[in-house]
Amino acid sequence: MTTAAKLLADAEALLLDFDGPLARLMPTPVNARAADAAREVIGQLDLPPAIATTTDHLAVLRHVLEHHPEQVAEVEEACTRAEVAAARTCAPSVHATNLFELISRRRMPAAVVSNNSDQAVIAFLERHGWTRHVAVLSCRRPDDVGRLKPDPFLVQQALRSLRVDPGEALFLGDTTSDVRAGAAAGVGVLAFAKDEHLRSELTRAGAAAVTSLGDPRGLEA
Ligand SMILES: O=C(O)COP(=O)(O)O
Repeated sequence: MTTAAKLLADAEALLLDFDGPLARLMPTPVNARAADAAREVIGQLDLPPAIATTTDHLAVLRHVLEHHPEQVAEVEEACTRAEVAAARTCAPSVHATNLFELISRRRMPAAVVSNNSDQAVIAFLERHGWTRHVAVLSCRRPDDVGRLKPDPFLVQQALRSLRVDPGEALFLGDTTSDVRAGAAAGVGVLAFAKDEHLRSELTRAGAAAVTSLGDPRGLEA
């Protein structure tokens, strides 16, 4: 398999997933609180057990989009509030500084491609002084809830805005949903895995390479 270092060396543009590769946005218990905030809006609805107990606020949002579309705008707003609050305090990933140094040194066009709100991504980048490294944000806006990854929409929108071809770009993600969105848009994915189980899932999903999410040397592996 191609290594992370070679994929990065060959890439002419980078697409960066937010939660994971750049930020530790929703550690426990922040994730549970965000999911509670999303559920609070729809309190009276009868939720299936998986959605009533999930700690993934975006799973709640997807459920509402499918089953209670009349409430999706309110739930999206609650998700955005929780994400922005998290982005104001969360730690960066162990790779963020190295990635932005690489982007700056090689003057690479870069985009953040996230299912989280663009407002949360902006809050995070501004806090760390990284805004100048990111030419394009292709992140969730209220109207995009139905086109989140694994749909290729956000990846394709980033490519169009950066004016780069899929073959010139590398997408850095940490979920099978990122790998599927990249594949559907024709972009190779360098995946970050926090454990061995995820490493094999991401490999099976078709990642061009899988490296460590928690080890800063992962970019050189
Ligand atoms: O899709 C997710 O679960 C989280 O959002 P991300 O796109 O910033 O990683």
